[in-house]
Amino acid sequence: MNLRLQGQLFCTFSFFVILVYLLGFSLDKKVEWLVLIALITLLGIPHGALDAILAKPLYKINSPMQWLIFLTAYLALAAAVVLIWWAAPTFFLIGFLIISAIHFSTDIEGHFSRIYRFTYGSCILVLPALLYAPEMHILFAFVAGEEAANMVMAGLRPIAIPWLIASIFLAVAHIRKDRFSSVEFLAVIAVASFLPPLLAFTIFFCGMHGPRHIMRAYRFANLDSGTALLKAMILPMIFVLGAFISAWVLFPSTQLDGQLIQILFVILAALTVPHMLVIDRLSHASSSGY
Ligand SMILES: CC1=C(/C=C/C(C)=C/C=C/C(C)=C/C=O)C(C)(C)CCC1
Ligand SMILES: [Fe+2]
Repeated sequence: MNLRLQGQLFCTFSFFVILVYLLGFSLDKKVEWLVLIALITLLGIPHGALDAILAKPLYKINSPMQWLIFLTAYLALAAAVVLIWWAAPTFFLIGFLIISAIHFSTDIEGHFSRIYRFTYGSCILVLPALLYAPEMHILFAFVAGEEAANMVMAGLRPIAIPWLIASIFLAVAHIRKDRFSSVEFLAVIAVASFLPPLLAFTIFFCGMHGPRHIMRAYRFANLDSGTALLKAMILPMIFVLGAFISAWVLFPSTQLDGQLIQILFVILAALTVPHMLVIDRLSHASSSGY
């Protein structure tokens, strides 16, 4: 499969889900959230599990000692993010959204300006504030507390409409240059505008960001089979699942969905910082295909 086909599948699936949703099909909110949390954990997070095989050629890791240094640095960065979440949740949430938008902007194939990429990468984080501000507020409050949620929503609400207009404008303006990217951009805009925040994020993360990253990593690391890919991913995945379950057992809460959403996104944010550094280095390595 190539990236273009994956993009087309993503667009088709997105429009299908939007249609089903607009026709009135919906689950109980709590059930919906639990299903989406499971999907993000099982289908989305694993793309980060490839960081180890990407890092090997990038940082020229050859000995066990070098692996130990890489792993320690990776986990120390992740731990630092958890500390920031604990000490300064508002700063954490704003920082998480900004670096995520930058990270997602690498999904687009081809040469586009930074503004185009950043607008694309931020759509999924900004546009749900158009129709789903109250739900977004609840989710942010689960992750980083009421005060952080208030601040972030106060920032997102007024920019949502201009953001939508700018996004549509940029997508349409580039249609001649690359119609595949433009249609993908429009699909992300539609998903982010019409669907509730967590559903929109899940479709984007599991249908666009994760698969695209896995396919590029597969190419870059010269893996020759699906088995080699799974082998490379299994250990880090067990580790993340272990961290998730430990956090869940160690910090009991009466509100299952809120607690799971908090653990999921704090772990995601923590892993995103070292993950981004690996991907950023990769995108600067010539001929990496990123
Ligand atoms: C917290 C939260 C959101 C933001 C999620 C982010 C910012 C995820 C970033 C993930 C990354 C960067 C993964 C890397 O591969 C939403 C979906 C807007 C609304 C619901 C609550
Ligand atoms: Fe990623």
